Amino acid sequence: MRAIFDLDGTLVDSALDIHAAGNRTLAAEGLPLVTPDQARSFVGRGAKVFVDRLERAASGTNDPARTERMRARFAAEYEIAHDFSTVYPGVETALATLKAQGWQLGLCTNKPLRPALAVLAHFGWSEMFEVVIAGDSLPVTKPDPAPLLAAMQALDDSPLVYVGDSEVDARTAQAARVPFALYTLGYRKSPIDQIPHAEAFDDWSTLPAIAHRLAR
Ligand SMILES: O=C(O)COP(=O)(O)O
Ligand SMILES: [Mg+2]
Repeated sequence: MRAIFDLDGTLVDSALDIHAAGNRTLAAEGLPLVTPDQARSFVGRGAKVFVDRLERAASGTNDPARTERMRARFAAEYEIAHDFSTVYPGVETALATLKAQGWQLGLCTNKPLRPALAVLAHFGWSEMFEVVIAGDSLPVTKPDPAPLLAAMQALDDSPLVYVGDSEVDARTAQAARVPFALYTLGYRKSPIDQIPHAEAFDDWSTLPAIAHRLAR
């Protein structure tokens, strides 16, 4: 059995670190800072889109030379930003339970690979996932199904479920024809009933049973 997970807003609440890295990037350009809620609403389509949205919110526009500088700056800040990130309650037990039951675990995130691996190392999870497909692993990102399909193909062929927190994850799973479990306490922007999902959950202790029900 295969369970593939999104990272930000699903396993780890990283919005405050993304916010801090974003504001350090804005400050370096002398731009006004954004609130944590604004920063959280920019997460989901990867670092490039995050910086585009950040710059537009702070300055009203994207200036190509400045955007390039901000992307480079944000990438450096992002990789070392762990101080405020927390694992959602029950995640570690749920992952350990699935692993003990013989599930293969994978990660499919729009976060770029370097910060994604840095977060995994920070939480002692470097060996947790048999495959990590990140936002810059392929030329396309979620909601294109290719990253999820690549994660699936790196694992043995067996029943599968994808677990994520966002509209982007739901569309990715639909496009890849994979059953989707929606974690409702992450960074979604729409009401739960407007996000296509096979099951929704707000308590990670329920995830192993959900994964068993959904995997196909
Ligand atoms: O970094 C992002 O924009 C989103 O990351 P996620 O795909 O792990 O939610
Ligand atoms: Mg997410």
